[in-house]
Amino acid sequence: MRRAHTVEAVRAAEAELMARLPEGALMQRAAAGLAVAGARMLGRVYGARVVLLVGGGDNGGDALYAGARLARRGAAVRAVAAGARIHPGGLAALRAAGGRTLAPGEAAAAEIAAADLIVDGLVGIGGRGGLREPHAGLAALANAAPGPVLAVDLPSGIDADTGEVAGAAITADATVCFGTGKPGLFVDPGAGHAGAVHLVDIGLGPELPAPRLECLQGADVAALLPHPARESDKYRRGVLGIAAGSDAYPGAAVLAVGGALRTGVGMVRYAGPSGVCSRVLDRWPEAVVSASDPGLRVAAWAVGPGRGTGEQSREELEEVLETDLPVLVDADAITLLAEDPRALQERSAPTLLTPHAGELARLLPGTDRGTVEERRLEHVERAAEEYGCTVLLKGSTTVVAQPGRPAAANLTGTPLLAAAGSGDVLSGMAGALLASGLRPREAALAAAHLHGLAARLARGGAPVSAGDLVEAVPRAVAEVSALADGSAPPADRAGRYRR
Ligand SMILES: NC(=O)C1=CN([C@@H]2O[C@H](COP(=O)(O)OP(=O)(O)OC[C@H]3O[C@@H](n4cnc5c(N)ncnc54)[C@H](OP(=O)(O)O)[C@@H]3O)[C@@H](O)[C@H]2O)[C@@H](O)CC1
Ligand SMILES: Nc1ncnc2c1ncn2[C@@H]1O[C@H](COP(=O)(O)OP(=O)(O)O)[C@@H](O)[C@H]1O
Ligand SMILES: [K+]
Repeated sequence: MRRAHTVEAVRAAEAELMARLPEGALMQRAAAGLAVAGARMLGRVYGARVVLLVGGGDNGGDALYAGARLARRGAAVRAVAAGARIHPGGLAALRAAGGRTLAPGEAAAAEIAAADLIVDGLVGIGGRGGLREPHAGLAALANAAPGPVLAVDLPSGIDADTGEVAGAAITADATVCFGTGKPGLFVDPGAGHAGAVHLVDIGLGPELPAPRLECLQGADVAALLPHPARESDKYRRGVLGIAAGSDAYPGAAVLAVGGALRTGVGMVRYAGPSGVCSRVLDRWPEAVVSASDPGLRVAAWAVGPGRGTGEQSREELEEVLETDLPVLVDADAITLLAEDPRALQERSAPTLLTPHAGELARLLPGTDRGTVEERRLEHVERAAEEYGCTVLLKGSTTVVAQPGRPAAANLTGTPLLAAAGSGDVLSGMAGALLASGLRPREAALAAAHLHGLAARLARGGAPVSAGDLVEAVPRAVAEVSALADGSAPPADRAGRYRR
Protein backbone atom coordinates (compact mmCIF):
# COMPACT_ATOMS: atom_id res chain seq x y z
CA MET A 1 0.00 0.00 0.00
CA ARG A 2 1.29 3.44 -0.80
CA ARG A 3 -0.01 6.18 1.46
CA ALA A 4 -0.21 9.91 1.02
CA HIS A 5 -0.78 12.65 3.61
CA THR A 6 -1.78 16.27 3.43
CA VAL A 7 0.72 19.08 3.82
CA GLU A 8 -0.88 19.91 7.16
CA ALA A 9 -0.38 16.37 8.45
CA VAL A 10 3.21 16.26 7.20
CA ARG A 11 4.02 19.56 8.89
CA ALA A 12 2.53 18.43 12.19
CA ALA A 13 4.41 15.11 12.10
CA GLU A 14 7.61 16.91 11.15
CA ALA A 15 7.26 19.26 14.13
CA GLU A 16 6.80 16.33 16.53
CA LEU A 17 9.81 14.53 15.18
CA MET A 18 12.06 17.59 14.91
CA ALA A 19 11.50 18.37 18.58
CA ARG A 20 13.38 15.15 19.42
CA LEU A 21 16.17 15.38 16.84
CA PRO A 22 19.21 17.62 16.41
CA GLU A 23 18.60 20.61 14.17
CA GLY A 24 18.89 19.83 10.47
CA ALA A 25 18.73 16.05 10.95
CA LEU A 26 15.60 15.62 8.84
CA MET A 27 16.98 17.66 5.98
CA GLN A 28 20.16 15.57 6.03
CA ARG A 29 18.11 12.37 5.83
CA ALA A 30 16.14 13.83 2.94
CA ALA A 31 19.27 15.02 1.13
CA ALA A 32 21.01 11.68 1.56
CA GLY A 33 18.08 9.85 -0.03
CA LEU A 34 17.86 12.42 -2.79
CA ALA A 35 21.57 12.10 -3.59
CA VAL A 36 21.29 8.30 -3.81
CA ALA A 37 18.39 8.62 -6.27
CA GLY A 38 20.32 11.24 -8.29
CA ALA A 39 23.41 9.02 -8.42
CA ARG A 40 21.28 6.09 -9.57
CA MET A 41 19.81 8.17 -12.40
CA LEU A 42 23.26 9.34 -13.46
CA GLY A 43 24.86 5.91 -13.40
CA ARG A 44 28.33 7.47 -13.24
CA VAL A 45 28.57 10.43 -10.87
CA TYR A 46 32.22 11.36 -11.41
CA GLY A 47 32.42 13.98 -14.14
CA ALA A 48 28.62 14.28 -14.55
CA ARG A 49 27.03 17.72 -15.00
CA VAL A 50 24.33 18.31 -12.41
CA VAL A 51 22.14 21.44 -12.29
CA LEU A 52 20.13 22.24 -9.17
CA LEU A 53 17.11 24.54 -9.50
CA VAL A 54 16.93 26.12 -6.07
CA GLY A 55 14.02 28.07 -4.58
CA GLY A 56 13.99 30.06 -1.36
CA GLY A 57 12.66 27.37 1.01
CA ASP A 58 13.69 24.06 2.52
CA ASN A 59 12.94 22.27 -0.75
CA GLY A 60 15.87 24.20 -2.20
CA GLY A 61 17.86 23.32 0.93
CA ASP A 62 17.37 19.61 0.24
CA ALA A 63 18.58 20.11 -3.33
CA LEU A 64 21.69 22.04 -2.18
CA TYR A 65 22.76 19.45 0.41
CA ALA A 66 22.16 16.61 -2.09
CA GLY A 67 24.15 18.58 -4.67
CA ALA A 68 27.02 18.88 -2.17
CA ARG A 69 27.02 15.09 -1.77
CA LEU A 70 27.17 14.59 -5.54
CA ALA A 71 29.91 17.23 -5.86
CA ARG A 72 31.98 15.36 -3.28
CA ARG A 73 31.71 12.31 -5.52
CA GLY A 74 33.14 14.25 -8.45
CA ALA A 75 30.08 15.71 -10.18
CA ALA A 76 30.26 19.28 -11.55
CA VAL A 77 27.32 20.83 -9.71
CA ARG A 78 25.77 24.21 -10.57
CA ALA A 79 22.95 25.71 -8.53
CA VAL A 80 20.60 28.13 -10.28
CA ALA A 81 19.19 30.36 -7.54
CA ALA A 82 15.57 31.41 -8.07
CA GLY A 83 15.49 34.53 -5.89
CA ALA A 84 17.97 36.44 -3.82
CA ARG A 85 17.91 34.26 -0.72
CA ILE A 86 18.48 30.53 -0.76
CA HIS A 87 19.07 28.12 2.13
CA PRO A 88 22.33 29.43 3.72
CA GLY A 89 23.48 26.12 5.24
CA GLY A 90 22.86 24.25 1.99
CA LEU A 91 24.62 26.93 -0.01
CA ALA A 92 27.68 26.81 2.24
CA ALA A 93 27.78 23.00 1.99
CA LEU A 94 27.58 23.11 -1.80
CA ARG A 95 30.33 25.71 -2.05
CA ALA A 96 32.55 23.80 0.37
CA ALA A 97 32.16 20.74 -1.87
CA GLY A 98 33.23 22.72 -4.95
CA GLY A 99 29.77 23.50 -6.38
CA ARG A 100 28.98 26.90 -7.90
CA THR A 101 25.91 29.13 -8.10
CA LEU A 102 24.55 31.24 -10.90
CA ALA A 103 21.55 33.48 -11.41
CA PRO A 104 18.83 32.73 -13.96
CA GLY A 105 19.87 33.97 -17.41
CA GLU A 106 21.61 32.81 -20.54
CA ALA A 107 24.46 31.03 -18.80
CA ALA A 108 22.00 29.19 -16.55
CA ALA A 109 19.88 28.22 -19.56
CA ALA A 110 22.95 26.77 -21.28
CA GLU A 111 23.86 24.77 -18.16
CA ILE A 112 20.32 23.38 -17.90
CA ALA A 113 20.34 22.38 -21.56
CA ALA A 114 23.66 20.57 -21.14
CA ALA A 115 22.95 18.89 -17.79
CA ASP A 116 23.13 15.13 -17.26
CA LEU A 117 20.70 15.57 -14.39
CA ILE A 118 18.42 18.45 -13.33
CA VAL A 119 17.28 18.51 -9.71
CA ASP A 120 14.04 20.42 -9.14
CA GLY A 121 14.23 22.09 -5.73
CA LEU A 122 12.18 25.15 -6.69
CA VAL A 123 9.25 24.55 -4.33
CA GLY A 124 7.96 21.60 -2.35
CA ILE A 125 5.06 21.39 0.07
CA GLY A 126 5.38 25.13 0.69
CA GLY A 127 4.34 25.92 -2.90
CA ARG A 128 1.13 27.92 -3.40
CA GLY A 129 -0.65 28.41 -6.72
CA GLY A 130 0.98 28.54 -10.15
CA LEU A 131 4.74 29.06 -10.28
CA ARG A 132 5.88 32.68 -10.35
CA GLU A 133 8.94 33.99 -12.21
CA PRO A 134 11.74 33.15 -12.36
CA HIS A 135 10.57 29.71 -11.23
CA ALA A 136 8.14 29.24 -14.14
CA GLY A 137 10.80 30.07 -16.74
CA LEU A 138 13.29 27.70 -15.12
CA ALA A 139 10.67 24.94 -15.10
CA ALA A 140 10.10 25.45 -18.83
CA LEU A 141 13.86 25.23 -19.49
CA ALA A 142 14.11 22.04 -17.44
CA ASN A 143 11.14 20.47 -19.22
CA ALA A 144 12.67 21.28 -22.61
CA ALA A 145 16.15 20.02 -21.70
CA PRO A 146 17.26 16.57 -22.86
CA GLY A 147 18.62 15.59 -19.42
CA PRO A 148 16.40 13.76 -16.92
CA VAL A 149 14.65 15.73 -14.20
CA LEU A 150 14.51 14.57 -10.58
CA ALA A 151 11.90 16.38 -8.48
CA VAL A 152 12.52 17.01 -4.78
CA ASP A 153 9.48 15.94 -2.70
CA LEU A 154 7.09 16.84 -5.53
CA PRO A 155 7.35 18.43 -8.97
CA SER A 156 7.29 22.20 -8.51
CA GLY A 157 3.99 23.68 -9.65
CA ILE A 158 1.69 20.81 -8.66
CA ASP A 159 -0.59 21.12 -5.65
CA ALA A 160 0.59 18.61 -3.05
CA ASP A 161 -2.87 18.00 -1.59
CA THR A 162 -4.97 17.76 -4.73
CA GLY A 163 -2.79 17.19 -7.79
CA GLU A 164 -4.05 20.40 -9.36
CA VAL A 165 -1.70 22.14 -11.76
CA ALA A 166 -2.43 25.84 -11.92
CA GLY A 167 0.10 26.94 -14.54
CA ALA A 168 3.73 26.16 -15.30
CA ALA A 169 5.01 23.01 -13.59
CA ILE A 170 7.99 20.72 -13.70
CA THR A 171 7.50 17.44 -15.52
CA ALA A 172 9.87 15.04 -13.80
CA ASP A 173 11.25 11.66 -14.79
CA ALA A 174 11.29 10.70 -11.14
CA THR A 175 10.28 12.19 -7.80
CA VAL A 176 11.87 11.48 -4.44
CA CYS A 177 9.34 12.20 -1.71
CA PHE A 178 10.13 12.40 1.97
CA GLY A 179 8.41 10.65 4.84
CA THR A 180 5.17 9.84 3.02
CA GLY A 181 3.55 10.33 -0.37
CA LYS A 182 1.60 13.47 -1.19
CA PRO A 183 -1.84 13.01 -2.81
CA GLY A 184 -0.85 15.17 -5.78
CA LEU A 185 1.80 12.60 -6.73
CA PHE A 186 -0.84 9.94 -7.34
CA VAL A 187 -3.79 11.88 -8.75
CA ASP A 188 -3.82 13.53 -12.17
CA PRO A 189 -3.03 16.02 -13.46
CA GLY A 190 -0.23 16.14 -10.84
CA ALA A 191 0.57 12.42 -11.10
CA GLY A 192 1.35 12.91 -14.77
CA HIS A 193 4.18 15.27 -13.75
CA ALA A 194 5.78 13.04 -11.13
CA GLY A 195 7.38 10.20 -13.10
CA ALA A 196 8.39 7.21 -10.97
CA VAL A 197 7.82 8.05 -7.30
CA HIS A 198 10.39 6.91 -4.72
CA LEU A 199 9.82 7.26 -1.01
CA VAL A 200 12.67 8.14 1.34
CA ASP A 201 11.99 7.14 4.93
CA ILE A 202 12.97 10.02 7.20
CA GLY A 203 11.37 8.52 10.31
CA LEU A 204 8.06 10.38 10.01
CA GLY A 205 5.94 7.21 10.01
CA PRO A 206 5.08 6.90 13.73
CA GLU A 207 4.02 10.56 13.87
CA LEU A 208 1.65 10.39 10.90
CA PRO A 209 -2.16 10.14 11.26
CA ALA A 210 -4.44 8.09 8.97
CA PRO A 211 -3.58 8.80 5.34
CA ARG A 212 -5.47 11.22 3.15
CA LEU A 213 -5.11 8.85 0.21
CA GLU A 214 -4.31 5.16 -0.20
CA CYS A 215 -2.98 3.39 -3.29
CA LEU A 216 -3.28 -0.38 -3.38
CA GLN A 217 -0.40 -2.33 -4.84
CA GLY A 218 -0.47 -5.82 -6.32
CA ALA A 219 -0.09 -7.66 -3.02
CA ASP A 220 -2.90 -5.60 -1.46
CA VAL A 221 -5.20 -6.55 -4.32
CA ALA A 222 -4.11 -10.18 -4.12
CA ALA A 223 -5.22 -10.25 -0.49
CA LEU A 224 -8.70 -9.09 -1.54
CA LEU A 225 -9.33 -11.47 -4.42
CA PRO A 226 -11.78 -14.27 -3.71
CA HIS A 227 -10.58 -17.85 -4.17
CA PRO A 228 -13.08 -20.65 -4.60
CA ALA A 229 -13.07 -22.82 -1.47
CA ARG A 230 -13.15 -26.64 -1.65
CA GLU A 231 -16.84 -26.69 -0.81
CA SER A 232 -17.69 -23.90 -3.28
CA ASP A 233 -20.46 -24.24 -5.78
CA LYS A 234 -21.57 -21.79 -8.38
CA TYR A 235 -24.12 -20.18 -6.08
CA ARG A 236 -21.75 -19.83 -3.13
CA ARG A 237 -19.12 -18.24 -5.38
CA GLY A 238 -21.69 -15.63 -6.30
CA VAL A 239 -24.12 -14.97 -9.11
CA LEU A 240 -23.93 -11.61 -10.85
CA GLY A 241 -26.96 -10.18 -12.59
CA ILE A 242 -26.08 -7.91 -15.51
CA ALA A 243 -28.59 -5.48 -16.97
CA ALA A 244 -26.52 -3.89 -19.72
CA GLY A 245 -26.75 -3.42 -23.47
CA SER A 246 -29.72 -2.80 -25.72
CA ASP A 247 -30.68 -3.41 -29.32
CA ALA A 248 -28.79 -0.20 -30.14
CA TYR A 249 -25.70 -1.16 -28.08
CA PRO A 250 -25.53 -4.95 -27.79
CA GLY A 251 -21.73 -4.84 -27.47
CA ALA A 252 -21.96 -3.35 -23.98
CA ALA A 253 -23.72 -6.52 -22.81
CA VAL A 254 -21.18 -8.83 -24.43
CA LEU A 255 -18.26 -6.89 -22.91
CA ALA A 256 -19.71 -6.58 -19.41
CA VAL A 257 -20.55 -10.29 -19.32
CA GLY A 258 -17.04 -11.09 -20.56
CA GLY A 259 -15.41 -8.86 -17.95
CA ALA A 260 -17.36 -10.62 -15.22
CA LEU A 261 -16.72 -14.17 -16.44
CA ARG A 262 -13.00 -13.56 -16.92
CA THR A 263 -12.63 -12.00 -13.47
CA GLY A 264 -14.22 -15.06 -11.88
CA VAL A 265 -17.71 -15.53 -10.50
CA GLY A 266 -20.00 -18.53 -9.97
CA MET A 267 -22.46 -17.54 -12.66
CA VAL A 268 -23.47 -14.58 -14.77
CA ARG A 269 -27.15 -14.09 -15.38
CA TYR A 270 -27.69 -11.69 -18.23
CA ALA A 271 -31.06 -9.96 -18.42
CA GLY A 272 -32.05 -8.02 -21.55
CA PRO A 273 -33.82 -7.91 -24.91
CA SER A 274 -33.97 -11.26 -26.72
CA GLY A 275 -31.79 -10.07 -29.61
CA VAL A 276 -29.07 -9.09 -27.16
CA CYS A 277 -29.48 -12.36 -25.24
CA SER A 278 -28.61 -14.21 -28.48
CA ARG A 279 -25.50 -12.09 -29.01
CA VAL A 280 -24.39 -12.71 -25.45
CA LEU A 281 -24.93 -16.47 -25.78
CA ASP A 282 -23.10 -16.60 -29.10
CA ARG A 283 -20.01 -15.17 -27.43
CA TRP A 284 -20.48 -16.53 -23.90
CA PRO A 285 -22.43 -19.81 -23.89
CA GLU A 286 -21.68 -20.15 -20.19
CA ALA A 287 -23.88 -17.14 -19.40
CA VAL A 288 -27.49 -17.73 -18.38
CA VAL A 289 -29.76 -15.31 -20.19
CA SER A 290 -33.35 -14.21 -19.77
CA ALA A 291 -35.65 -11.33 -20.51
CA SER A 292 -35.09 -8.37 -18.22
CA ASP A 293 -36.28 -9.28 -14.73
CA PRO A 294 -34.95 -7.60 -11.59
CA GLY A 295 -36.51 -10.46 -9.57
CA LEU A 296 -33.82 -12.91 -10.75
CA ARG A 297 -31.96 -14.73 -7.96
CA VAL A 298 -28.55 -13.11 -7.92
CA ALA A 299 -26.01 -11.97 -5.31
CA ALA A 300 -25.38 -8.56 -6.90
CA TRP A 301 -26.38 -6.46 -9.89
CA ALA A 302 -24.44 -4.44 -12.45
CA VAL A 303 -26.75 -2.02 -14.24
CA GLY A 304 -26.47 0.54 -16.96
CA PRO A 305 -23.77 0.19 -19.67
CA GLY A 306 -25.33 0.71 -23.10
CA ARG A 307 -28.79 0.28 -21.58
CA GLY A 308 -30.32 3.58 -22.68
CA THR A 309 -32.18 6.12 -20.59
CA GLY A 310 -35.77 5.32 -21.63
CA GLU A 311 -38.72 4.61 -19.38
CA GLN A 312 -38.06 0.88 -19.28
CA SER A 313 -34.47 1.45 -18.17
CA ARG A 314 -35.68 3.82 -15.48
CA GLU A 315 -38.14 1.29 -14.10
CA GLU A 316 -35.55 -1.45 -14.19
CA LEU A 317 -33.07 0.70 -12.29
CA GLU A 318 -35.63 1.58 -9.65
CA GLU A 319 -36.55 -2.06 -9.15
CA VAL A 320 -32.94 -3.14 -8.84
CA LEU A 321 -32.22 -0.36 -6.36
CA GLU A 322 -35.24 -1.46 -4.30
CA THR A 323 -33.59 -4.83 -3.64
CA ASP A 324 -31.26 -5.21 -0.69
CA LEU A 325 -28.52 -6.61 -2.94
CA PRO A 326 -25.23 -4.87 -3.73
CA VAL A 327 -25.65 -2.86 -6.95
CA LEU A 328 -23.13 -1.35 -9.33
CA VAL A 329 -24.60 1.61 -11.22
CA ASP A 330 -22.80 2.67 -14.41
CA ALA A 331 -23.19 4.75 -17.56
CA ASP A 332 -26.83 5.34 -18.61
CA ALA A 333 -28.05 4.28 -15.18
CA ILE A 334 -25.94 7.09 -13.67
CA THR A 335 -27.55 9.57 -16.02
CA LEU A 336 -30.94 8.35 -14.82
CA LEU A 337 -29.87 8.68 -11.18
CA ALA A 338 -28.68 12.22 -11.78
CA GLU A 339 -32.17 13.09 -13.04
CA ASP A 340 -33.89 11.46 -10.09
CA PRO A 341 -31.79 10.19 -7.20
CA ARG A 342 -34.71 9.22 -4.92
CA ALA A 343 -34.32 5.46 -5.37
CA LEU A 344 -30.75 5.78 -4.15
CA GLN A 345 -31.62 7.95 -1.18
CA GLU A 346 -34.01 5.31 0.13
CA ARG A 347 -31.44 2.56 -0.18
CA SER A 348 -29.13 1.20 2.52
CA ALA A 349 -27.58 -1.82 0.73
CA PRO A 350 -24.03 -1.53 -0.70
CA THR A 351 -23.95 0.65 -3.80
CA LEU A 352 -21.14 1.50 -6.17
CA LEU A 353 -21.39 4.23 -8.79
CA THR A 354 -18.78 4.16 -11.59
CA PRO A 355 -19.06 7.46 -13.49
CA HIS A 356 -16.57 9.00 -15.88
CA ALA A 357 -15.92 12.71 -15.40
CA GLY A 358 -18.87 13.77 -17.57
CA GLU A 359 -21.27 11.52 -15.67
CA LEU A 360 -19.90 12.68 -12.32
CA ALA A 361 -20.51 16.26 -13.41
CA ARG A 362 -24.14 15.30 -14.07
CA LEU A 363 -24.37 13.98 -10.51
CA LEU A 364 -23.03 17.28 -9.15
CA PRO A 365 -25.03 20.12 -10.70
CA GLY A 366 -22.98 23.25 -11.23
CA THR A 367 -19.83 21.37 -12.17
CA ASP A 368 -18.57 20.37 -15.58
CA ARG A 369 -16.32 17.69 -16.94
CA GLY A 370 -13.22 19.92 -17.01
CA THR A 371 -13.57 20.99 -13.38
CA VAL A 372 -13.98 17.38 -12.30
CA GLU A 373 -10.82 16.40 -14.18
CA GLU A 374 -8.87 19.29 -12.63
CA ARG A 375 -9.85 18.34 -9.08
CA ARG A 376 -10.74 14.65 -9.11
CA LEU A 377 -10.38 13.95 -5.39
CA GLU A 378 -12.61 16.78 -4.29
CA HIS A 379 -15.37 15.87 -6.72
CA VAL A 380 -15.40 12.13 -6.19
CA GLU A 381 -15.56 12.69 -2.43
CA ARG A 382 -18.38 15.18 -2.81
CA ALA A 383 -20.40 12.71 -4.85
CA ALA A 384 -19.78 9.91 -2.32
CA GLU A 385 -20.96 12.18 0.51
CA GLU A 386 -23.98 13.57 -1.33
CA TYR A 387 -25.19 10.19 -2.58
CA GLY A 388 -24.13 8.25 0.54
CA CYS A 389 -22.39 5.46 -1.36
CA THR A 390 -19.07 4.41 -2.88
CA VAL A 391 -18.05 6.22 -6.06
CA LEU A 392 -15.36 5.21 -8.53
CA LEU A 393 -14.42 8.07 -10.84
CA LYS A 394 -12.94 6.79 -14.10
CA GLY A 395 -10.39 8.51 -16.30
CA SER A 396 -6.68 9.24 -16.42
CA THR A 397 -6.47 8.55 -12.68
CA THR A 398 -9.23 6.34 -11.33
CA VAL A 399 -10.12 7.44 -7.80
CA VAL A 400 -12.51 5.82 -5.35
CA ALA A 401 -14.29 7.50 -2.44
CA GLN A 402 -16.43 6.11 0.32
CA PRO A 403 -17.74 8.23 3.19
CA GLY A 404 -15.65 7.67 6.30
CA ARG A 405 -12.69 6.04 4.54
CA PRO A 406 -9.58 7.57 2.97
CA ALA A 407 -9.91 8.18 -0.74
CA ALA A 408 -7.96 5.76 -2.93
CA ALA A 409 -6.23 6.14 -6.29
CA ASN A 410 -5.47 3.35 -8.72
CA LEU A 411 -1.85 3.00 -9.83
CA THR A 412 -2.21 0.70 -12.82
CA GLY A 413 -4.18 3.06 -15.10
CA THR A 414 -2.93 3.55 -18.63
CA PRO A 415 -4.21 5.59 -21.57
CA LEU A 416 -4.43 2.26 -23.42
CA LEU A 417 -7.76 1.96 -21.59
CA ALA A 418 -9.15 4.97 -23.41
CA ALA A 419 -10.98 2.79 -25.94
CA ALA A 420 -14.72 2.38 -26.47
CA GLY A 421 -16.18 -0.36 -24.34
CA SER A 422 -13.42 -0.61 -21.77
CA GLY A 423 -15.75 0.91 -19.17
CA ASP A 424 -18.28 -1.84 -19.89
CA VAL A 425 -15.57 -4.41 -19.16
CA LEU A 426 -14.81 -2.67 -15.87
CA SER A 427 -18.48 -2.83 -14.87
CA GLY A 428 -18.50 -6.57 -15.36
CA MET A 429 -15.25 -6.98 -13.45
CA ALA A 430 -16.31 -4.90 -10.45
CA GLY A 431 -19.75 -6.52 -10.55
CA ALA A 432 -18.18 -9.98 -10.37
CA LEU A 433 -16.19 -8.97 -7.30
CA LEU A 434 -19.30 -7.50 -5.65
CA ALA A 435 -21.16 -10.74 -6.32
CA SER A 436 -18.23 -12.64 -4.81
CA GLY A 437 -18.74 -10.77 -1.57
CA LEU A 438 -16.27 -7.89 -1.72
CA ARG A 439 -17.50 -4.59 -0.35
CA PRO A 440 -17.95 -1.80 -2.91
CA ARG A 441 -14.72 0.06 -2.13
CA GLU A 442 -12.62 -3.09 -2.30
CA ALA A 443 -14.45 -4.40 -5.38
CA ALA A 444 -13.91 -1.06 -7.11
CA LEU A 445 -10.21 -0.87 -6.27
CA ALA A 446 -9.44 -4.47 -7.12
CA ALA A 447 -11.33 -4.21 -10.42
CA ALA A 448 -9.59 -0.95 -11.39
CA HIS A 449 -6.19 -2.46 -10.58
CA LEU A 450 -6.82 -5.61 -12.64
CA HIS A 451 -8.38 -3.58 -15.48
CA GLY A 452 -5.29 -1.39 -15.88
CA LEU A 453 -2.96 -4.34 -15.55
CA ALA A 454 -4.94 -6.28 -18.17
CA ALA A 455 -4.56 -3.38 -20.62
CA ARG A 456 -0.80 -3.35 -20.08
CA LEU A 457 -0.50 -7.13 -20.46
CA ALA A 458 -2.93 -7.54 -23.35
CA ARG A 459 -0.66 -6.56 -26.21
CA GLY A 460 2.65 -5.69 -24.64
CA GLY A 461 1.90 -1.98 -24.67
CA ALA A 462 0.40 -1.86 -28.19
CA PRO A 463 -3.16 -0.53 -28.53
CA VAL A 464 -5.90 -2.73 -27.09
CA SER A 465 -9.57 -3.06 -27.90
CA ALA A 466 -12.13 -3.76 -25.19
CA GLY A 467 -12.26 -7.35 -26.47
CA ASP A 468 -8.49 -7.71 -26.04
CA LEU A 469 -8.89 -6.38 -22.53
CA VAL A 470 -11.43 -9.08 -21.64
CA GLU A 471 -9.08 -11.78 -22.88
CA ALA A 472 -6.18 -10.40 -20.83
CA VAL A 473 -8.08 -10.26 -17.54
CA PRO A 474 -7.15 -13.83 -16.50
CA ARG A 475 -3.46 -13.00 -16.97
CA ALA A 476 -3.87 -9.94 -14.78
CA VAL A 477 -5.68 -12.01 -12.13
CA ALA A 478 -2.95 -14.65 -12.27
CA GLU A 479 -0.16 -12.09 -12.05
CA VAL A 480 -1.74 -10.41 -9.04
CA SER A 481 -2.65 -13.70 -7.36
CA ALA A 482 0.99 -14.76 -7.55
CA LEU A 483 1.76 -11.88 -5.19
CA ALA A 484 -0.51 -13.24 -2.48
CA ASP A 485 2.38 -14.81 -0.59
CA GLY A 486 4.10 -11.45 -0.28
CA SER A 487 6.76 -12.26 -2.89
CA ALA A 488 8.28 -9.40 -4.83
CA PRO A 489 6.20 -7.87 -7.64
CA PRO A 490 7.20 -8.88 -11.17
CA ALA A 491 9.44 -6.64 -13.23
CA ASP A 492 7.81 -3.30 -13.92
CA ARG A 493 7.44 -4.15 -17.59
CA ALA A 494 5.01 -1.42 -18.41
CA GLY A 495 6.84 1.40 -16.75
CA ARG A 496 5.13 2.85 -13.79
CA TYR A 497 2.24 0.87 -12.43
CA ARG A 498 3.84 0.21 -9.05
CA ARG A 499 4.09 3.92 -8.26
N1 LIG B 1 8.16 18.48 6.17
C1 LIG B 1 9.16 17.59 6.31
O1 LIG B 1 9.01 16.60 7.01
C2 LIG B 1 10.44 17.80 5.62
C3 LIG B 1 10.55 18.78 4.64
N2 LIG B 1 11.64 18.91 3.92
C4 LIG B 1 11.61 19.75 2.75
O2 LIG B 1 11.07 21.01 3.00
C5 LIG B 1 10.12 21.32 2.00
C6 LIG B 1 9.18 22.37 2.47
O3 LIG B 1 9.97 23.50 2.68
P1 LIG B 1 9.33 24.94 2.96
O4 LIG B 1 8.32 24.82 4.00
O5 LIG B 1 10.46 25.84 3.25
O6 LIG B 1 8.63 25.28 1.62
P2 LIG B 1 9.11 25.12 0.10
O7 LIG B 1 8.39 23.96 -0.47
O8 LIG B 1 10.58 25.15 -0.04
O9 LIG B 1 8.46 26.41 -0.57
C7 LIG B 1 8.64 27.68 0.01
C8 LIG B 1 9.35 28.61 -0.94
O10 LIG B 1 8.71 28.60 -2.19
C9 LIG B 1 8.24 29.90 -2.52
N3 LIG B 1 7.00 29.75 -3.26
C10 LIG B 1 5.81 29.27 -2.81
N4 LIG B 1 4.92 29.22 -3.80
C11 LIG B 1 5.55 29.68 -4.92
C12 LIG B 1 5.14 29.87 -6.27
N5 LIG B 1 3.89 29.58 -6.67
N6 LIG B 1 6.05 30.34 -7.16
C13 LIG B 1 7.29 30.62 -6.76
N7 LIG B 1 7.73 30.48 -5.48
C14 LIG B 1 6.87 30.01 -4.57
C15 LIG B 1 8.14 30.62 -1.23
O11 LIG B 1 8.29 31.97 -1.45
P3 LIG B 1 7.30 33.03 -0.72
O12 LIG B 1 5.94 32.71 -1.26
O13 LIG B 1 7.42 32.75 0.72
O14 LIG B 1 7.83 34.32 -1.17
C16 LIG B 1 9.32 30.02 -0.46
O15 LIG B 1 10.52 30.61 -0.86
C17 LIG B 1 9.52 19.98 1.65
O16 LIG B 1 8.83 19.95 0.45
C18 LIG B 1 10.76 19.13 1.64
O17 LIG B 1 11.44 19.24 0.39
C19 LIG B 1 12.83 18.09 4.17
O18 LIG B 1 13.94 18.90 4.14
C20 LIG B 1 12.84 17.42 5.51
C21 LIG B 1 11.58 16.93 5.99
N1 LIG C 1 -6.46 8.59 -20.33
C1 LIG C 1 -6.79 7.51 -19.61
N2 LIG C 1 -5.90 6.94 -18.78
C2 LIG C 1 -6.23 5.84 -18.05
N3 LIG C 1 -7.45 5.25 -18.11
C3 LIG C 1 -8.37 5.78 -18.91
C4 LIG C 1 -8.10 6.93 -19.70
N4 LIG C 1 -9.23 7.23 -20.38
C5 LIG C 1 -10.15 6.31 -20.05
N5 LIG C 1 -9.63 5.42 -19.16
C6 LIG C 1 -10.32 4.29 -18.56
O1 LIG C 1 -11.04 3.61 -19.59
C7 LIG C 1 -12.34 3.27 -19.16
C8 LIG C 1 -13.34 4.03 -20.03
O2 LIG C 1 -14.60 3.88 -19.53
P1 LIG C 1 -15.83 4.74 -20.04
O3 LIG C 1 -15.52 6.18 -19.94
O4 LIG C 1 -17.03 4.24 -19.34
O5 LIG C 1 -15.87 4.42 -21.59
P2 LIG C 1 -16.79 3.40 -22.42
O6 LIG C 1 -18.19 3.78 -22.07
O7 LIG C 1 -16.46 3.67 -23.85
O8 LIG C 1 -16.45 2.03 -22.01
C9 LIG C 1 -12.39 3.62 -17.69
O9 LIG C 1 -12.01 2.51 -16.91
C10 LIG C 1 -11.36 4.72 -17.56
O10 LIG C 1 -10.80 4.83 -16.26
K1 LIG D 1 10.30 20.39 -6.02
